[in-house]
Amino acid sequence: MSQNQTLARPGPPPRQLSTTSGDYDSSNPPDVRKYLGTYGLTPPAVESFDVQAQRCLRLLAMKPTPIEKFQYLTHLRATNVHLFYRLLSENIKELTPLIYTPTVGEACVRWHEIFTQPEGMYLSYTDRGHLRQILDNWPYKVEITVLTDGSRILGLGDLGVNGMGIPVGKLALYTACAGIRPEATLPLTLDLGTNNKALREDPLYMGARVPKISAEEEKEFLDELMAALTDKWPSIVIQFEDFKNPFPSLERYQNTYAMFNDDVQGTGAVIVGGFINAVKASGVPAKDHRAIFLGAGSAGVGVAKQIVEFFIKEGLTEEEARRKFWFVDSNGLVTSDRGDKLADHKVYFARNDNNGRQYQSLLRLIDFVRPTILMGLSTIGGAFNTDILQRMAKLNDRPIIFPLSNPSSKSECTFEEAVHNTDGRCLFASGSPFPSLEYGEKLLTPGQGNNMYVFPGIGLGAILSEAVSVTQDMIYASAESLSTSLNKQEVADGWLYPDIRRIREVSVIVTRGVIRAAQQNGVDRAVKLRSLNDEQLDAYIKERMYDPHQERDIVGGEAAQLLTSGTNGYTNGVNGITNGVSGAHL
Ligand SMILES: NC(=O)c1ccc[n+]([C@@H]2O[C@H](COP(=O)([O-])OP(=O)(O)OC[C@H]3O[C@@H](n4cnc5c(N)ncnc54)[C@H](O)[C@@H]3O)[C@@H](O)[C@H]2O)c1
Ligand SMILES: O=C(O)C[C@H](O)C(=O)O
Ligand SMILES: [Mg+2]
Repeated sequence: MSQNQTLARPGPPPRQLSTTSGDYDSSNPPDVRKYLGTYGLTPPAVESFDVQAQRCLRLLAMKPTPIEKFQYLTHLRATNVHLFYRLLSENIKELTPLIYTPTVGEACVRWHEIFTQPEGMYLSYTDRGHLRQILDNWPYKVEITVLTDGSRILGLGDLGVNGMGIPVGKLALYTACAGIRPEATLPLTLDLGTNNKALREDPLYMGARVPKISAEEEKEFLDELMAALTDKWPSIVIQFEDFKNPFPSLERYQNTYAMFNDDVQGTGAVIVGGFINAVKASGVPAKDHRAIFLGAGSAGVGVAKQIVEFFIKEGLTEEEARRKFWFVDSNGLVTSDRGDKLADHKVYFARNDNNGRQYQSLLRLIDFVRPTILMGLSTIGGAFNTDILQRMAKLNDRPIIFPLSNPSSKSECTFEEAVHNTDGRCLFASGSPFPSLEYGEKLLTPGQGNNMYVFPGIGLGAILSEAVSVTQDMIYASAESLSTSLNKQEVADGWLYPDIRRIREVSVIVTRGVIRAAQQNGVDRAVKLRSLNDEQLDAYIKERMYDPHQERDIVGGEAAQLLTSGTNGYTNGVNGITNGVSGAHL
């Protein structure tokens, strides 16, 4: 097939931010509608955003299942992007579980059935050699992309191109939490085959019906892709997400591109952020902690490596810090004499003090180690059963229990189980949300150690500092900044993480920490930011954040001029109004 045939574009480019004048027109007064030639195309009422938001919430309430709510919100984002983000930012606690974990998990499993419109880009293995040209089909200037090969979607396994829900969901959070403009985000899914046989055989599946390509083939493909992305958008920040084996690409690209892997690094940072507060609340000094990790994959090892860094900052040697971890994977305790070949990333934490005993039972290992900390990153829902939780409560005044597997069905225990089996004494954070719980006289609120506390700030910090790479210090700074972001009330209530409703404020603090670390490491190109003090830097960050409340609900640059010069009461700036592809707003 010739190059032209490969790249032939049958219709208009995919539009992540498809908007129609009709949706925006709802709040335009009649004179503007007449000017735009849209008069008569929408109902006569001129509606404020608030009225439109009320209707959206009612519509949402009418949808009986989470997946139908997810579909409605997808439709809203595609047809009225500012209204969607206004709704999301005003209802972040309630809506995040619908656009992200846990609902996004179900959406990815069923993506081939529920798909109605493209959002983001797909690049296939058969496109290699042409990746740079294909990127030209994307109509917007991109500042950040989230890319996945779909090979490990949450704890749900290999979902191939169905994994697109994850980049779309994470980038929506980049916009809602850190104010990265929606049109500057690119959800990207790599169609590199899938080992999910049922999907390959499903007539509705939309990716290549071949097994996953080899690691070597993937490496070559990613080499081409990284070069193509940075050639097209030289300051782009690239977030890798939900790869089955994320370590090779992280090692290969982290010093040469502005990239990070959220499952390894973002997870590590967010857990350390809450962990710092849990250690304080536990009353046990850092040097006396011992941690069992159920699950020794990318997330588990990513978390432990960053806790090692924290322990070192608390005065331990690296060797002392490393020895505080006992990992369990599907073959039992990770030891150097287990008899199987350990994956490279596990070797650092392999135990050699097990006296030849290969613990298969978590309970027995708990008796042996007497841990203060139990982390779950195993994808095994319910693995922290009653016996295990009660044993942790017997060993500790304030056991630290973090069941982090996603979505909720894979969580190693629920908040309720953890509270009831530890007499309400546990210090708890999960990956997916759980409701608050009345226990005795108290209302207990679970921590949600979700990456959304850090990745938006890591991304925005890298964008604003124009970082040439995302250093480990920048990642660690996001954790430390997060741990300082709780207000007095949250600290008094014993929370490990700040209220998610304050996420935009938290993201400013995280972004500032990330920018400062970039400056200290000398990887920042935006050197003018170095002279700003913290207050000035915060003001700069806030000013650069997209705020859907400030967006004009009109279409087209000419109309913007009319409105700013006219007397119709529209006096805001014209932030973000340009004539995009096909006259689309944004
Ligand atoms: N902050 C968060 O909420 C967050 C962030 C990242 C990942 N996660 C979740 O963590 C989980 C793991 O992610 P990952 O990237 O490490 O996946 P992974 O596939 O790399 O690792 C899973 C690990 O669990 C182990 N495991 C499987 N079955 C087991 C069993 N029966 N007993 C003990 N161990 C077992 C595997 O051997 C492997 O070491 C996923 O559910 C993911 O959604 C949560
Ligand atoms: O963002 C999260 O917290 C989810 C995480 O990336 C995951 O893979 O489970
Ligand atoms: Mg992930």
